[in-house]
This record gives sequence, structure tokens and C-alpha cells, in this order.
Amino acid sequence: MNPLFTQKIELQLPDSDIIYYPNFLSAAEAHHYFKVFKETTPWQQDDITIFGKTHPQPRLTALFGENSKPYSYSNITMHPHEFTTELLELRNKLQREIGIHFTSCLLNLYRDGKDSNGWHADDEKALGKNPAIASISLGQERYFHLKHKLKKDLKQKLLLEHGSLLLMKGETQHCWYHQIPKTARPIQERINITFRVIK
Ligand SMILES: O=C(O)CCC(=O)C(=O)O
Ligand SMILES: [Fe+2]
Repeated sequence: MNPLFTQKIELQLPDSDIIYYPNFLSAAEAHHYFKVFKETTPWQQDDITIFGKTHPQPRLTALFGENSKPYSYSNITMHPHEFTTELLELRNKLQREIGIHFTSCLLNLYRDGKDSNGWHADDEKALGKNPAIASISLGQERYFHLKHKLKKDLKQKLLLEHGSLLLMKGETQHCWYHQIPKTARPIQERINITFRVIK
């Protein structure tokens, strides 16, 4: 196994199974993937409707998959593009190193600190019960917040670094919300790739 990959931080949060691997990719690999995904991804900006009000989603996205099954969340239905060479490389690395075969991935581009991802759980029916979600971060590090759905005093902040992997599985989506908050700091772009199994 890649020695860099062995650094593994298991979050000690109840009703969850969350592991953070700060060095899933080397800095050089992460830099390479950031550049390729930034330049070659067919980024789109969808409208979302929250509390009856429609506005542009505060980030750009793209969906890729090994099948043509659409994926719906927050009143958006996305249709997948075919996996690229680089996404297949990452998908195969995840398969080798954590033993999960992912079928799809959603890319997020956070252009600056005004881009964000509001409180949600990835608990869509299409992901099944207790889904595994592997989230790779490239570029600008951003804070990731977690809060328990019922136990209001349970929360956690985690900095997602360039080249890191955050693996969420077990009951995590059932019991916790997560978000990428906005920040007023002047910051650079970040790309996030969340690999999922879409049934
Ligand atoms: O950007 C991130 O790290 C989180 C992305 C996310 O939660 C999602 O796409 O469902
Ligand atoms: Fe999410």
C-alpha cells in the first residue's frame, strides 16, 4: 500500500463512520488533477429552489457515471457524462485502496469564498441505505462542518486539504448534516469530487 495513504484519522463522532486521509494524493498528483478537472470539466450552474425561492446554485457542478442513470437532489436532476481517464484513475485507486466500487461522481467547483454548499445529508433514495461517499479535495482548503440531526450540541469542523480524502459511511448520512460554509477571506478555487454508488 502507498505509505502516504496510511495516515488515517478516524473522527470520534457518535452515530457516524467518518475517516479522513490527509495524503490520499501527493501534492504533485493533486496539482495535476486540479488543473485537468478545472480545464476539461463541462461545468454547469443549475437553479435550486429553497423555501419556494429559485436562485442559481452557489457553485458549479458536473456529474459523471459508468451508467446513464440520472441523479436528483435539491429539485435538480443531473444527467451523467461518461467517466474521463482521470476520473477512472481516481475511481480505480479508491477501489484498490478502500475496496469500494463507485459508479458515479459529482464534481463541485467553488470559485471563491462566496461559493458554498448548504447544510444537507446525502440521503437520496438512489444512494441506498448507509451509503459510502468518498470525497476528494483539490486546490484551496475549505472548512467542512458537521452537525448531528437530533443532538443539537454535537458538531465538528474539519479542514479539507489539497489531495485529501474524506470517507463517510455507515449511519453518517442518516444522523448528520454537512456543509461547506461561505468565507469572507479572499481565497482561491477549490474542486471537490464526491464518488458515490448510484443504484
Ligand atoms: O465540497 C465538499 O467537500 C462537499 C460536497 C458535498 O457535500 C456534496 O457534493 O454532496
Ligand atoms: Fe454532501
